[in-house]
Amino acid sequence: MNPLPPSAVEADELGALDDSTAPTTPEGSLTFSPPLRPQDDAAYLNLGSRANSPPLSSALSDAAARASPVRNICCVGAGFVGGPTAAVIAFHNPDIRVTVVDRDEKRIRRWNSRHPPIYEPGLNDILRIARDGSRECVVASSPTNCDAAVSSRDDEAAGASEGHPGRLITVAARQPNLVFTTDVAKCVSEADVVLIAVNTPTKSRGNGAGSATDMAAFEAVTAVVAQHASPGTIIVEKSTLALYQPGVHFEVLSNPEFLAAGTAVKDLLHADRILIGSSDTASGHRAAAALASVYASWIPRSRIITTHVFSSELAKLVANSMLAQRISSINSIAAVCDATGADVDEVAGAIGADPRIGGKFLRAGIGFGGSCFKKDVLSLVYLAETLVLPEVASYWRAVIEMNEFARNRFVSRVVKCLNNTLAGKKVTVLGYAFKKDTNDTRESPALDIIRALEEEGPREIAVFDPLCIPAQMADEIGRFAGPGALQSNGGPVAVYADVYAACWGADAVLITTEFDEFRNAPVAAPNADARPADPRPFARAEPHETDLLALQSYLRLSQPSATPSGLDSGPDAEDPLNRFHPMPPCPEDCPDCRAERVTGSAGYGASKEHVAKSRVDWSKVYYHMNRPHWVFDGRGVLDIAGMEKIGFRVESVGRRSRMAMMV
Ligand SMILES: NC(=O)c1ccc[n+]([C@@H]2O[C@H](COP(=O)([O-])OP(=O)(O)OC[C@H]3O[C@@H](n4cnc5c(N)ncnc54)[C@H](O)[C@@H]3O)[C@@H](O)[C@H]2O)c1
Ligand SMILES: O=c1ccn([C@@H]2O[C@H](COP(=O)(O)OP(=O)(O)O[C@H]3O[C@H](CO)[C@@H](O)[C@H](O)[C@H]3O)[C@@H](O)[C@H]2O)c(=O)[nH]1
Repeated sequence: MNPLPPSAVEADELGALDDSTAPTTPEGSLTFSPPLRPQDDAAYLNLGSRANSPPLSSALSDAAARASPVRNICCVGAGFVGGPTAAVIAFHNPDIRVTVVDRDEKRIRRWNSRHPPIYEPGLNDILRIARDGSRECVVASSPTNCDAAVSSRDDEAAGASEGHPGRLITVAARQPNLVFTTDVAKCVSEADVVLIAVNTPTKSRGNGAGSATDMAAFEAVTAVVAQHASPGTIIVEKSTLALYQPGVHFEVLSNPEFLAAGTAVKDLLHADRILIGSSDTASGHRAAAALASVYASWIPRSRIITTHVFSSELAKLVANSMLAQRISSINSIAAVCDATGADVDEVAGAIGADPRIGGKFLRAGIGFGGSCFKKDVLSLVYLAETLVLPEVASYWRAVIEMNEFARNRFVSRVVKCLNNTLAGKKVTVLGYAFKKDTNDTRESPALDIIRALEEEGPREIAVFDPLCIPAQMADEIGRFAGPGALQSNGGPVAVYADVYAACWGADAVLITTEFDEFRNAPVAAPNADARPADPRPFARAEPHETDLLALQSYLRLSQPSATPSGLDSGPDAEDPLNRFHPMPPCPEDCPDCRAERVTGSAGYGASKEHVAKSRVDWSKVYYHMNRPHWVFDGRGVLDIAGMEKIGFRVESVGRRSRMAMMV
């Protein structure tokens, strides 16, 4: 069933041509008002009234008193942003019904199954509680009560009578309040707040192709919203910078998302800021206050920043552009390091010690991937061009150019080290996701590298990723590099589910994603400090959901059955508080169960998230590789000296090694 009207479906399908997510700049030919305009468009910006208006924060606190409570949220888009964001909002607001709606039936089926469509650490726990509801359970308020912390009502009575110093707290059962569905119109019509979190990829054709935002999916949603939303509904853009002003009166807020793949749940639960942009009107302030109250269930008010809508949207673009700029900056220095013998990690460490610079996002390598950085920098470039600021545009374009340079330089180095030819050779690519701890492959540097390697005519390009499902990788490589690239069709690319099989007989191994699994440093002895602490005694008389999550993580790692790294994944180990309702089994013909059985991998199914990260045994890889045992570390995860001790020849971007001066 597709609930969208025919026109919306058509528009969606255009958007579906490019499945990366969205840049965000205005597109001149579009009929709706673009989000950012030159300053002389005073009527649009409403600058006159803003100059004399009271500070937004005080206007918002007045508005907070008048805002009606939010009861029903609809999130359109069940992707990387929509799914986890809606789950966390529902988890922390049991009185709000949160419905996530998507046109993609497969995605919705997966969200309702044991196989969520995305892997994010910690997501499963939140999903299980919000989507399925939870059982009543009893927890000990203090570690002294009983170590297992979970008790029955009988224990509770016994505890009270024995006069334990702590007490046993009954945590009430919860009703489910998170729903996944494909019925867009119904979901929108029932909502007080509609979050729009659909993909808005870079335009691939027409005016602004290659840098402007393709708003097709976003427009399709706003058409449905305009048709079905009740008057007074608050529209919230989670999609990055894509303000739409419908003909009917809806309050439109900008609430950009800052979560990163692989840490989405942590970023949502402990957001360093929530940014809400609104119009500078009484109804805008009321809407912003209503949305702020939803976040205030778990985010301290001091971290909720309210701004004007344009500032909010521009801030999101600038945040990503400046992070990308840091990576390009350090990668430019890596090239200097390779030419001089300096070590980029030493340089990064030395400059990062200056608190004005800071040490984050200075890891040199093959450059950034992912659905956001490139498109958001390009959006900024396009915006600058639209605003006739060519110097600004070329300044930011250089960030993208440097990223491409980093990737090309890496491939050139591989080819050069292999005597300028890959003919007849096997090259293994370790890591296909765009970064570690995610199965997100959008704008993955690995894919660019595979395509560039293919040009060199190798005998085989073997690909392995610890989180992505092999069949899906093969499907994607077939789509982007052409079906002829795959070994099954006579091409060189073969996808493996086993890292040793992938490296067997290789002439070179390339590390293209920074998965810890690929590190060679010895696995550190279990460090008590690194383990989650026992959150008891709780700060509050009644533990908050956050306290229960912390207790659950702590208990998982301290149960006698758990291994030192908490690897036991049995049912009780997964649910030490005994809160989860059992999940119904999948139907016999579940395609995701079948894929897991065939590949033995756990790509879909966050239920496996506590499974150990097993490190590659590099000695084993060495034994089955061809001389001279080349390893090219595109992510700086290897200890070069340790690898050289085994006998490998290692090249690492910007890091000192034997061949450093040669390329
Ligand atoms: N991925 C990230 O880490 C991230 C972080 C911050 C912000 N963002 C922004 O959030 C937005 C969404 O990104 P994402 O990564 O979640 O994208 P995504 O591609 O993972 O998910 C988008 C979902 O929207 C659905 N969709 C598209 N058109 C629809 C329609 N008309 N009706 C119903 N559903 C529809 C798609 O089927 C898809 O499931 C983008 O604008 C992106 O720039 C992404
Ligand atoms: O020092 C570094 C740090 C990161 N990367 C690479 O940069 C890319 C992006 O990494 P990261 O920013 O961690 O992941 P994203 O999920 O793309 O998150 C970014 O993009 C999101 C979407 O807009 C934002 O919400 C986040 O705040 C922002 O960090 C990945 O390929 C990383 O391997 C490096 O090469 N070197």
